[in-house]
Amino acid sequence: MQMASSMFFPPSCHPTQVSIIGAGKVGGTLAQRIAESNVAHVVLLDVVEGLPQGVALDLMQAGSVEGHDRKILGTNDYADTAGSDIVVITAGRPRTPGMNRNDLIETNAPIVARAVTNVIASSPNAVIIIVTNPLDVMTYIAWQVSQIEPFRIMGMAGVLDSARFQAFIATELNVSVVDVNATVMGSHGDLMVPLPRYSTVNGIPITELMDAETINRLIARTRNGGAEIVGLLKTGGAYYAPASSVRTMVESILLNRRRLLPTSAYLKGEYGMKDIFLGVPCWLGCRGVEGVLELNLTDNEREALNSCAQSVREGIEKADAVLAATAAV
Ligand SMILES: NC(=O)c1ccc[n+]([C@@H]2O[C@H](COP(=O)([O-])OP(=O)(O)OC[C@H]3O[C@@H](n4cnc5c(N)ncnc54)[C@H](O)[C@@H]3O)[C@@H](O)[C@H]2O)c1
Ligand SMILES: O=C(O)C[C@H](O)C(=O)O
Repeated sequence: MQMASSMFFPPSCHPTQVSIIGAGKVGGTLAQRIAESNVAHVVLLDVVEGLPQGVALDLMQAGSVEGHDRKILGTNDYADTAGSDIVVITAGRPRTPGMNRNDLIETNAPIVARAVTNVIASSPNAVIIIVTNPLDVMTYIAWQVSQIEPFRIMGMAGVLDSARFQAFIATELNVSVVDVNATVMGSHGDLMVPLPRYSTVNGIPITELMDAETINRLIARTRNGGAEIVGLLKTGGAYYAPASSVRTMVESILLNRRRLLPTSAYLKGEYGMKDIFLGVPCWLGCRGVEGVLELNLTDNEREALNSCAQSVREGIEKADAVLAATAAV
């Protein structure tokens, strides 16, 4: 039998591959989400011997039941990640009750710096998505170390924070979450900026559907969304919604969907800021961050965004000092 060929889709054997560094809760769940979406082969890497191999084998065996045919490789060797289209960094420690995300800088900055150096050496053209906390600081460090074009590197947080805001709005109004759209900008921390004016139920702003006191309660819960789960789980943080959020970004890039998603992106003057990664609405396509949408903000919203930037800059200073001290040893 002869296979028909198409002018539009010439034969290609490039196997789309996503590598995930860190095979813990977020990394393992993300591997499952990507494989089960059937969008890419997955390489899962961790420093712990046996962990990525065990998770990968388990996920491979689920393939026939779930009806996907993606390959999943578990490894401790960066050579196996070579040629990745996207690399997601989840390596590093999660916080435990009583910690804030910036308390992770000392531990996670060297881990992220090393991981990104290794990743770029084997996949020089990859788009990189950072997940490790504190998110906006780690994304900046990853960019500094990698020296790649800033549009190829980004952090995941806004999709997750917006998903939380959406879930709380839907629950409060007793409506389907499918009809709810919400926007959260800024840093992934207590200062994040949920935007009720740009949050809707099927196009109707939530300011028409709830009083200010209710909206403020939902905003406070969104800002505390990660800590609420850390407080319940005790040994780490959320991973199902974070993995779903990264998968959404991965799909938009791999399939060149150009979805408008809140993303920690490098700013070159947008929102009056330069040389910083901060959560803003971005179009994600095959090149990575293909554009930043500049929303009209009120004075209060702009001030809140500036406070986020100030806190991220302080984190970057601390991380730089940690890395300088590590290099000096
Ligand atoms: N951006 C977000 O919205 C978001 C959401 C959830 C979690 N996080 C962050 O993601 C990170 C991972 O969270 P988790 O729950 O998966 O933690 P986890 O402890 O379950 O997994 C982390 C994994 O990283 C591995 N690791 C450590 N050092 C490594 C290195 N040098 N190279 C490769 N792997 C290494 C560990 O062995 C472990 O398996 C944490 O920093 C957490 O705070 C961020
Ligand atoms: O809260 C955390 O530490 C993990 C993550 O950033 C989250 O928001 O779930």
